[in-house]
Amino acid sequence: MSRGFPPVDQNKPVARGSRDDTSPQEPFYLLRNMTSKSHWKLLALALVLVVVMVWYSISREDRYIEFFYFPVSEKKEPCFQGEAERQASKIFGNHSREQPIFLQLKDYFWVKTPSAYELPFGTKGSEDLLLRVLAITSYSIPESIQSLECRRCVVVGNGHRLKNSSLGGVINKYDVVIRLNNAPVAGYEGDVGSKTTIRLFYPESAHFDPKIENNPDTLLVLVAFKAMDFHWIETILSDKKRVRKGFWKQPPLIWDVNPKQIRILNPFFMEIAADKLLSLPIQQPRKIKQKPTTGLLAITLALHLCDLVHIAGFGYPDAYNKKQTIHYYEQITLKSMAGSGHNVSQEAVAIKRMLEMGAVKNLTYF
Ligand SMILES: CC(=O)N[C@H]1[C@H]([C@H](O)[C@H](O)CO)O[C@](OP(=O)(O)OC[C@H]2O[C@@H](n3ccc(N)nc3=O)[C@H](O)[C@@H]2O)(C(=O)O)C[C@@H]1O
Ligand SMILES: CC(=O)N[C@@H]1[C@@H](O)[C@H](O[C@@H]2O[C@H](CO)[C@H](O)[C@H](O)[C@H]2O)[C@@H](CO)O[C@H]1O
Repeated sequence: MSRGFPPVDQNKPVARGSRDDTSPQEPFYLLRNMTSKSHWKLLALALVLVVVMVWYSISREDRYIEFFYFPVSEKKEPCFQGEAERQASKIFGNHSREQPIFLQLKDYFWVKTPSAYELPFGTKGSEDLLLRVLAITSYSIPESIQSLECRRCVVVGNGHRLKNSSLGGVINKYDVVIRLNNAPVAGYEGDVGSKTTIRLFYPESAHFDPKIENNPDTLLVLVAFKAMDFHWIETILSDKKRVRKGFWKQPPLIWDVNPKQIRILNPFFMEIAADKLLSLPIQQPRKIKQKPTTGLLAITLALHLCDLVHIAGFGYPDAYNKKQTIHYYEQITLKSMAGSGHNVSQEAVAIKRMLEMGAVKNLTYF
């Protein structure tokens, strides 16, 4: 018997096609032997691949590979005028486009339009304060946006998914870049870009040095949650006596901005984000506890201002990932959001829905 071949019972009946239907002398035996070896190799390779994928997805905050992501091309995406409007009408109804994006003095001066709700979903009870603020700020959409044939917008969330994304160049190519709160640009240009067309903020989230993190013509859009927020902007812009009480975090007392850059967001957008995206009750007990995040609000706004809406840096770690940092620029966890009145899992459902229907596209993963 030649070495290396297993013994074979010559008398044993062998069925055609069964495992034993070749003798060691046959070339097929060798082939199968090789095949089973390469089979194991393949299996080992697949195992290594799975381990690497799991490690990679965990290291990027998630427990599974995310799908709602589209590969970023260097070319500008084709833009179709009215496309976002068509999508928005499916989510928010047909009439939301008739609402002005920013509050206008004429609505509070000549024709006093009473709002049905108090802040943050309406302006009931804050009219006088607002009148003073609107008298010193502006409400127009800048000519640079107005004149665009098609408005390509990107909403940049503050999420950790932007870290090491190298998306800066891609983000800068959009006509309108919308940023949120005190999210920094300086030092993070490679990942988040340097252009800021619009920044949504409230007093507690205002960057202390707005000139560093914005462009000279950035629109600074105040999202008011309480009457004190109007009062704060008035004292800043008119250099009146500052009030320190009434904020959950000390806002800037000196804030070097041009009043022409300031806009006041129409609370209607907060209302429809709460109602149509999160199904939150609009009439909540006196102090509203539940509210959309500023990012979800910005997506809602973009769907009304733009023709094409892309998003980046959205998505929180799941609740088990207690140690995962949530921002691209600082080390804080989901714990910091306890008491904020946000339901991040409900928001994820709303964003997934918008991604699935093609109303928005994602530059990072979700
Ligand atoms: C402690 C606290 O109140 N944190 C809130 C902070 C904080 O006030 C500001 O950063 C200013 O310091 O602001 C919020 O949010 P924040 O400023 O963290 O993030 C802006 C928006 O980005 C989206 N985001 C962020 C992180 C992440 N991992 N995934 C995301 O999708 C969200 O849509 C988010 O709105 C806010 O205004 O919504 C919501 C946070 O709850
Ligand atoms: C009644 C009151 O001031 N509540 C504060 C919340 O508004 C605030 O949430 C924060 O309120 C902001 C508006 O001021 C934004 O909605 C932000 O997303 C949200 O996190 C939390 C922050 O930890 O502190 C409470 O005391």
